[in-house]
Amino acid sequence: MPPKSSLSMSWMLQYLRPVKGRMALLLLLLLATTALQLVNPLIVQRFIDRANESGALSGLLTLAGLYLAIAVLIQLFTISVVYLGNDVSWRATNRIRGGLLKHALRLDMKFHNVKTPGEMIERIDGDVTHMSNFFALFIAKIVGSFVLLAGILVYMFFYDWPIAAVMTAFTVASICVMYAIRDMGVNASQAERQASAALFGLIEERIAGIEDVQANGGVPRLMNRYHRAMRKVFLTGRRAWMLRVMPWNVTVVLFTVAVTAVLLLSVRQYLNGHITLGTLFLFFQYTQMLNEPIEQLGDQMQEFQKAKSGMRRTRELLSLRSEIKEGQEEWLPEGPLSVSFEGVSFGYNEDHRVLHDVSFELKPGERLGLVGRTGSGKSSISRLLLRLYNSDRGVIRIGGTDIRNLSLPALYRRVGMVTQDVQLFDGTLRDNLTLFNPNLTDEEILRTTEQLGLRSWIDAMPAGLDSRLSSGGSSLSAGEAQLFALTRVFLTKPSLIILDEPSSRLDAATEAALQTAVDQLLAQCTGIVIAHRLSTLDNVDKIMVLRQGRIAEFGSREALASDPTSEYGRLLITNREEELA
Ligand SMILES: Nc1ncnc2c1ncn2[C@@H]1O[C@H](COP(=O)(O)OP(=O)(O)OP(=O)(O)O)[C@@H](O)[C@H]1O
Repeated sequence: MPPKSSLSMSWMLQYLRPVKGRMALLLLLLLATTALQLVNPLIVQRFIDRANESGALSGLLTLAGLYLAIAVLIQLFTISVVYLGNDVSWRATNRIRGGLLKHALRLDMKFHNVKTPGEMIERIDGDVTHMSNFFALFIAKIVGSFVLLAGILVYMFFYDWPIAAVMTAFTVASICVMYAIRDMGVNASQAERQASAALFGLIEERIAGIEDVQANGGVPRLMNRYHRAMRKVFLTGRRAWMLRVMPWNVTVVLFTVAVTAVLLLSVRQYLNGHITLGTLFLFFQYTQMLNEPIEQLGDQMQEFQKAKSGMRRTRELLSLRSEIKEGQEEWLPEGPLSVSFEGVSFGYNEDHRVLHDVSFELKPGERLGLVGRTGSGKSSISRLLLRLYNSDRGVIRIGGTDIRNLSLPALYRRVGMVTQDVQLFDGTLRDNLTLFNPNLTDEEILRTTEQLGLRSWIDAMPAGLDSRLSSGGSSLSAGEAQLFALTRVFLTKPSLIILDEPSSRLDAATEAALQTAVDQLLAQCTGIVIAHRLSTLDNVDKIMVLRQGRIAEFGSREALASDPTSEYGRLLITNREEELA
């Protein structure tokens, strides 16, 4: 948790600084509205007194007209305040949302592995939305309320100090109570946000796995978990709300006492002939008006508690640092890149190592086939190469440079990967193939797909490159998605490519087409192919067999294939590919 002082207004002000012009205008409008609010009861006071003295009708009509004009002006100003307040809040909170998303996208996989996307949405959007009212009007309303309170009290002291003293006592007591219990609901609100994030995480996770949930008859169990999470949101929400409204409840009680006292005093003054009927109305009206800024302060206090819980969670997220420290090196040699692992060990958590002292070398342009049983650590090697995780020990070099010294954009410009799970985004086929890169022309895309022998697949799509794909990949079969991913990575012209089970979901005929594409891709760069089917590895130069995170065998494919005592050779001869499955 960030230190308490860092939750101060200065953190909030950094987001308001870019909109300070609008904030100033907002404040000005609020002050003008406040001043006008003070004027109208004075007009009514004159109106009542003149009517009481049987004054001229024209004078009364002028006062009524003035009252009406001011009332309309107050409404117009109020609309402008609401508009401007929301505008300021939208701009400031969007800045926070953008900052949070950018930060979250840079956090390492160890962080993301334990957070569901639903939970992240709640943190990036939900928590910030909680702050938006606070951002919109907090400063403006607090200032406006204090000005209105001061205006009423100062005016009253000129008129009648005993009544003014009662009003002041009520105001000071209300503000003190609110200040004393201002943080009462913060922790409870934070618990509410947490429960809500967990609920969203649950919904997202289940919807993402809808096929499995339905196929396994898991809907009732899911609903059961959903209701439990929902109940937690309700209980934490109710508690947070009750604690947040406490300051408001206290002021309501104080207000009732104050109104009674002011009315009693005013009526006595009127009956003694010290004040007119209009002034009696004015006192009553100002007492009523006192309640408004105090209620405003109470409301803002509630917003403050909600916002503070959101701020804490937001600051907490922003204070997390990615384990992946970026290097400065931008340069890598032209053409295919060499790869070397020197004594690399790695575990996703401290007590379970999944790679032990892995060392091997690939020259530029060499192709490595990586085989091993499920869970032997093949994908972990590719994740380390792409710096999705840091190795615990050892050095990984690409093109002779330690990847920890490379900037991440420099690494991703030259290294491509096709995984078993292909991510599609909501957009056209073109957007998805180029990953929204407008510099790639249609000719280039079509030439590439032609070259890969995948053009017929694109032509078969209803609107060619303009065909719309939906995110989640439901608009493509698993095999199509793999062909698609291969084209996507081909377009980036990588110098090192990692193919993680590129043909695991293809039928034999499509696999043959894909093999040609893979061979073409590998002819241009260094490649690492992770495969369960040995036939996928017919054209690689080297083979590495992994067993429980250690290299069991590494050597030239031809040499290993012709050696019946080698593990790879034995697998080929007995054709026991299922051993790898
Ligand atoms: N995100 C993760 N968090 C914790 N452990 C993980 C994570 N991903 C993988 N593991 C564990 O690391 C080990 C190696 O996994 P890895 O994915 O590298 O294996 P693999 O050889 O690629 O398997 P497969 O052939 O099934 O793809 C396994 O024991 C696995 O349970």
